[in-house]
Amino acid sequence: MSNNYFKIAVLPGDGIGPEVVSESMKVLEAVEEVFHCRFQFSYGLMGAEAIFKTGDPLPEETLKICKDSDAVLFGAIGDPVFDNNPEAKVRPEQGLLKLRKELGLYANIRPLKTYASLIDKSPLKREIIEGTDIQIFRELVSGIYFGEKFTDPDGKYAYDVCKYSTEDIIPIAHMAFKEAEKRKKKLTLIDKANVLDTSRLWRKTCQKIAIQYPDVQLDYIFVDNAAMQLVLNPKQFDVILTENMFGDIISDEASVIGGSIGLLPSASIGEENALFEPIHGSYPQAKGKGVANPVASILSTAMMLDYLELTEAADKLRRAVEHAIENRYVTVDLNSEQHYSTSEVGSFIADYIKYSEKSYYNFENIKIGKSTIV
Ligand SMILES: NC(=O)c1ccc[n+]([C@@H]2O[C@H](COP(=O)([O-])OP(=O)(O)OC[C@H]3O[C@@H](n4cnc5c(N)ncnc54)[C@H](O)[C@@H]3O)[C@@H](O)[C@H]2O)c1
Ligand SMILES: CC(C)[C@H](C(=O)O)[C@@H](O)C(=O)O
Ligand SMILES: [Mg+2]
Repeated sequence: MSNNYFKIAVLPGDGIGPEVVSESMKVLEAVEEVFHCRFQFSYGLMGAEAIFKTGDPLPEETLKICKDSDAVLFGAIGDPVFDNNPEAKVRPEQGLLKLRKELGLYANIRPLKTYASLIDKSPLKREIIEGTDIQIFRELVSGIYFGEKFTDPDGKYAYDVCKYSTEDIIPIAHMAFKEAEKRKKKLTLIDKANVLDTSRLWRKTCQKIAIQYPDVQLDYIFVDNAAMQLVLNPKQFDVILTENMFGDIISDEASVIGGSIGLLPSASIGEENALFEPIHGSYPQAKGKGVANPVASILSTAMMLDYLELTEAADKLRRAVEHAIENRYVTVDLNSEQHYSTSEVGSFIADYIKYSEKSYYNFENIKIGKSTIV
């Protein structure tokens, strides 16, 4: 992409989705000002909100907006109305799965790192987590989420089929190997190959691909052990490759290392489309309270800027987030004593982008807004 004008589809979704996406928009406006690029935003309905308004969790119009855009910025979907009703046939999550499938977003990349000033926010010990830096590559459009499913009419049994083909595995495996080449040359495949045929297919496929990446050491770990190792000794991992459901579960687990799931971004990448979303959900208990951490959405926006080849802006955005965190400009999940609202944290980050390099502005001493008790 060589221009400086981009069409962005914005899907705020449900719960805290709209609040955190709105902070990402604030930050993008700052990026426009400083980096002389333009974003044209088109909004789409998605999830529970879309079901309530149209009966469909992913209306055709939303899908069209996404397909016509350079990138999609997504908040979160999900609502207790559906979470608490196993009988509901139409569900918000179906919209997200359909969108991922329709856009061919086969690779979900979930980076995880620790911040020096947040080390003590994790329930895990400093010496265990300090310096952790992991990239999780989660397959996103196959496996048990997309296999045949059935509930018998009497409600006595149900099944969800987990199916993988080599075609589903090869593209994301290459992506993960390439990333490993750029980093510590170590790739860990998380699977359950002692039990599952699909996991054995993953192993065989990855072993064949490994020949093309002689510098990368490929190793394997069963998912049950991986769940334990991630909190016992996370620094043993660098790039992780795994199937859809294992990736979903272990990435939420891994977020504990960083101090809050509200910090973890993701990029969902396909051949022609890309979507950027926090790894967390709609956190319905927090909706409208101004307590949600916007950083996961803002860092997802940084990943979007990288994808759009606005690298300088992406780097600046990440520095702005680091600056906010180092200066304890954080939401309540990261500091229960002194904390700021979702919008205050977003404004602080946006202002850093706008003013930090202007000589007349002593940003180090600035305090924006007031500590908010939420
Ligand atoms: N990608 C998505 O849209 C997505 C992802 C996960 C869950 N969901 C949906 O979200 C709904 C709620 O699911 P859940 O409660 O299992 O997961 P969740 O991620 O919404 O919340 C789990 C917990 O994580 C913390 N949390 C999440 N986001 C946070 C943020 N930005 N700042 C601070 N803390 C945050 C909160 O403590 C919360 O109780 C469900 O309907 C689920 O299907 C959607
Ligand atoms: C909401 C749900 C479908 C989704 C998933 O399981 O992929 C979520 O948990 C995520 O991590 O993005
Ligand atoms: Mg999840």
